[in-house]
Amino acid sequence: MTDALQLVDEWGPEKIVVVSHRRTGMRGVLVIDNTARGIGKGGTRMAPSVTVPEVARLARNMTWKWAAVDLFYGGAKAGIIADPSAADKEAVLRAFARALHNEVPSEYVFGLDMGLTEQDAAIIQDELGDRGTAVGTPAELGGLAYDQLGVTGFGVAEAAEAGAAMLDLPLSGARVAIQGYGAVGKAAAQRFHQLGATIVAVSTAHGGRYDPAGLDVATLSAASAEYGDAFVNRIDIGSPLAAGKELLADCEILVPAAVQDVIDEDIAQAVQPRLIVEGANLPTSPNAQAILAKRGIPVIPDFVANAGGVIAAAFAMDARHSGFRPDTTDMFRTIAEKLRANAQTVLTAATRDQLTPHQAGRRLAEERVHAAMRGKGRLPG
Ligand SMILES: NC(=O)C1=CN([C@@H]2O[C@H](COP(=O)(O)OP(=O)(O)OC[C@H]3O[C@@H](n4cnc5c(N)ncnc54)[C@H](OP(=O)(O)O)[C@@H]3O)[C@@H](O)[C@H]2O)C=CC1
Ligand SMILES: O=C(O)CCC(=O)C(=O)O
Repeated sequence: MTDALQLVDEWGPEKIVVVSHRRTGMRGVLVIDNTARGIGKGGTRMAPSVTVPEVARLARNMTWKWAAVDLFYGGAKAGIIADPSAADKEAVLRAFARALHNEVPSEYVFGLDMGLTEQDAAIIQDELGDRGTAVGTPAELGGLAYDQLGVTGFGVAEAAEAGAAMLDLPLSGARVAIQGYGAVGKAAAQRFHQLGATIVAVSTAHGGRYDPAGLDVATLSAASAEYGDAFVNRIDIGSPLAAGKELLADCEILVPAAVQDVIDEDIAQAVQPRLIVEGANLPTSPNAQAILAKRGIPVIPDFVANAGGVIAAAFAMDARHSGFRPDTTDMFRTIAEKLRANAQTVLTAATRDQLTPHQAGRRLAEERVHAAMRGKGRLPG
């Protein structure tokens, strides 16, 4: 078992709060990584496998994400050990929110990650109050329903198009394989399709579907709405794909959009795309990143490609304070502009300075966080 103190390095975490509640069985953790650029902001994950080190890694990734996209919040993430499909989800969520009432909203604001939906954000807000305690709430509450709007997947496809252009790879006709068909994967598939790409493989934890000639995105999305993530075993388009095989599908663009640590050294040696775009957080290990760089396969890092969620969260935070409905047109335009520019900046710096794209993006983010730490007197001037 990891000693929480061993997680602390020069950047953070600044605070780790472990909470539990006997009657509901709730167990969870909030990790506030680095607040030099602003209060802790990041989504809340619910899964039976959540661990403190996992949430700490995700919180650190949020520090880089906010800095890379140049918005003034700090890295944080929360995690609850629970099955999101269990009947007592609401009671567990309410207990988790209550247990963090000291930290929310002055140090942390709840948001969406795997296992949480807009309805859950509404429940948290009901438990803790309306004044900026959670983002990702439904539109009827004046919120910005960013998973339903598909902001993160939209941004992933926008970043992909900008990165692909640098490889002289037009998105029109490019074959795309996507792991994960939740909020991020589904919206990415829809945006890639709008941009002219062909979706050849999709998957959930239940398995996948593959068709070299292209899967019909409208059929996939309708089936996922009807059957949930087991839809991959209920539709008869394409052929079935064993779990994990979607990463090895013949394609030009590979999008891991599910869980962390799926692209290890073996997968990095075996995959054949021309570009990888990280929709998930932390899908590629550092050794795998190095192998891919050596093989000439650029990777648009998670903290660059999937920053649509944080841009939406920033719009939602503004709206909570002003009382106005968030401007979704402006939000989508901002996501496209920022993520396209950032993808190209990071890939250009990586090529120029012979770094992996993660190293190049980290350098940019670290410089900004360091400057803020110096500005606040946390580091010698
Ligand atoms: N939501 C957001 O705004 C943001 C999310 N992210 C990241 O994107 C990723 C996905 O999040 P999100 O879409 O919100 O989560 P969801 O819970 O909406 O969906 C997760 C999807 O991944 C699938 N999945 C889980 N494990 C595997 C696996 N081993 N192989 C294939 N598919 C799998 C799930 O299938 P099943 O249901 O069958 O388990 C489901 O389809 C996470 O890494 C998250 O941190 C990043 C930025 C913002
Ligand atoms: O900050 C949020 O509320 C959503 C974004 C997020 O959690 C992420 O980018 O991983």
